[in-house]
Amino acid sequence: MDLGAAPTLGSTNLPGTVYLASTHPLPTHGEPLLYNYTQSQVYQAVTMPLPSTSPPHLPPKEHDYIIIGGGTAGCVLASTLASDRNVSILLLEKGHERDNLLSRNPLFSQNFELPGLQSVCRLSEPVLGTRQQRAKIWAAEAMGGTSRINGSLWTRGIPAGYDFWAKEFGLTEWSWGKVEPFFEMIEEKVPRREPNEVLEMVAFVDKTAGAVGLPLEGNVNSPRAKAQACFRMHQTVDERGTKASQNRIWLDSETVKKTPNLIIATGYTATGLQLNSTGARVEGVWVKDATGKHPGMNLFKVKKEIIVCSGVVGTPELLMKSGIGPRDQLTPLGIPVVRELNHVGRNLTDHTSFPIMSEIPQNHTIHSLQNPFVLVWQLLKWLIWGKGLLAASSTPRTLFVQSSAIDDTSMSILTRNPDTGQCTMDPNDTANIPNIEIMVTPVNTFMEAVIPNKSLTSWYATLVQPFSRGQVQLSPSPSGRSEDDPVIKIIYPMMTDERDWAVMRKAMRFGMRFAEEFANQYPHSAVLSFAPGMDLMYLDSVIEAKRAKGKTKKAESSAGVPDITDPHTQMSSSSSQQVPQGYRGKTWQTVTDLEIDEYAKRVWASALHATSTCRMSLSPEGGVVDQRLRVHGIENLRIADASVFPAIPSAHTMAPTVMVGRRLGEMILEEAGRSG
Ligand SMILES: Cc1cc2nc3c(=O)[nH]c(=O)nc-3n(C[C@H](O)[C@H](O)[C@H](O)COP(=O)(O)OP(=O)(O)OC[C@H]3O[C@@H](n4cnc5c(N)ncnc54)[C@H](O)[C@@H]3O)c2cc1C
Repeated sequence: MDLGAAPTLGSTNLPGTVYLASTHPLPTHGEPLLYNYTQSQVYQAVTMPLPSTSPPHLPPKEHDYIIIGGGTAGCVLASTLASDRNVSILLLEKGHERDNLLSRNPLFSQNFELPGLQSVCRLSEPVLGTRQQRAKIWAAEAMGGTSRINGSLWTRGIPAGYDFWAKEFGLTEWSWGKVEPFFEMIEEKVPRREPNEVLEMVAFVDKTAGAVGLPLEGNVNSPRAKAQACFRMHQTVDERGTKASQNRIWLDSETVKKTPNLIIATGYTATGLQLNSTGARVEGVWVKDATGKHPGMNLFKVKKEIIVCSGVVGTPELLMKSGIGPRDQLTPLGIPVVRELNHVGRNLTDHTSFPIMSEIPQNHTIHSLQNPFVLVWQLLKWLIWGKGLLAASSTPRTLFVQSSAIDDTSMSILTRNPDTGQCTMDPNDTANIPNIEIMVTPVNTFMEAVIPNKSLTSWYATLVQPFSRGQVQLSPSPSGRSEDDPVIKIIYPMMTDERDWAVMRKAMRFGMRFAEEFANQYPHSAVLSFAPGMDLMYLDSVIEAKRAKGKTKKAESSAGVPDITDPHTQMSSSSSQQVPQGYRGKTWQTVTDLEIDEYAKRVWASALHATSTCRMSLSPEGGVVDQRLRVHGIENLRIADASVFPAIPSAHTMAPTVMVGRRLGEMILEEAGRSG
């Protein structure tokens, strides 16, 4: 999310780390959270010494369990397994802890392009049907993984979403009734703060929602909340205003020091799994120093199980490099096929977003931080009291909507489905699973351009049940040398299915209608400035300006980009295509499908919720892992991360991923208890 001139704060980065950890009793209800709320942010920053050592100092010991990836799911899984003091666990993580003021701040940490956040961006292959754009797939390679840089939004998704997994795929172990207790369990520990409502515009969003037929739901995670509503978002921010990334929740330094059966090794990359001769059992994992400073690889052997938690790209990558995957990809790369599993890397699904933006007064948006006085004041508020604009994520509200319940003629919500007569609000009915989300984010969300001198609020229209599917593939190194490692190729699932275009058009019209209604409710100016129907020459010029800036590193002059809300640049007719024009004043009623499509092709972006590249299925013909998250055909190899979802949830993906990690931890403990 682009906040314009985001400041660089001090950092307390620490070198590569191996933590010797101690017993981590799982919390019981009502236990105090980990943080000491009397400490200021600055005090916390200088009092977080972590025991550390760098590769290659990890002793070559055999462990009961090895977890590969200390990310969102890996942290909770390690914490759960370590509660059994009789087992030894090695957690291998490519990145580091490197906690600093930026990573602890809820707002700055989600500005993932800032340095010091250990974020990585992978580019997809050019996306067909667009103008050869590539999707940017961001993640963090760090303890806590992508929860370190995410928007801190905590959403379980409605019960019907999980019942859909059970009904559609036969995965009855993952129905709502089966997963709800695990959400309850983890939420005893995960701090969830109410959203920041300091910005005046938020109250008018609630009014606008009412005007288009959406109730306001105070608890986005209540199983009784309506399926379609305007939701107050829960954020994983603690009472001190500190971002509660998953490593801080489950594996904070104090707890880790007291857990001797858990070894956390950071700065280590897993490069391949060692399987036995039949390919039915995994014996260990090959690791190397992530920086390459210490060449060579070590094999870490496992007694019981290996659990891969390397994320939606890292997990299929590791499997395929170990010979587990589609034969037609592995054989040409010279990788011997140990276990043929065609679905490794397939079914890549993501929420794709299309920003619509209105211009509102700067002090009602996060752009107010561009004023240095406001920034300093807000920084002090956060540092001292843990409050203010910097103490929350950027999205205070979101609208979840099912497109079939949007009335075409009024663009408002129907409480009865016009075809079936069924209630559209019941959260237990799979027909009501939302397929559209409009995130209300009071800042510019168009990553491809900084819009000069504009303070914008976004209606971030997002497809949350897309039909399009992509793939994570292994392909030969671009060097062409056969001795070089193969590389990952991402085929992004951008609108390859016609049904997604129809839903997207409806989402855009609904977003425009919402923006128009907001302008009616709001006592200040709220001009729709960035939306379908706008002059594409203008749009192209701002995109080009950002690209040129990236190339030359020279500041772009705002003179090169016209003021889109200046009435002189407003175009009343399409007569002039020579001079870039501003927004053309189209409404949801007058905008054409073609205009929506052309706009969408330029502004689309990944909402960064990719899933399902090693999806769960009853048989190896349909996926990669079974209901107990065991890789089909390999008795002691499991996966726990966002890659195992059988289908993408209509929710932000962190909470479901944590649920998967916790649930697998409990399953393994339960199985060990039964057998031991
Ligand atoms: C910018 C951004 C904002 C987001 N905002 C939200 C939000 O507000 N709410 C929400 O619910 N979701 C959000 N998401 C999505 C959510 O954060 C992810 O779906 C979730 O964190 C994924 O968790 P994971 O465990 O699958 O992977 P990760 O958390 O990415 O963990 C994978 C870990 O494995 C490690 N690893 C990978 N390969 C190897 C290897 N070979 N050896 C050793 N280690 C390895 C990585 O370093 C990483 O630490 C956001 C995502 C992004 C990128």
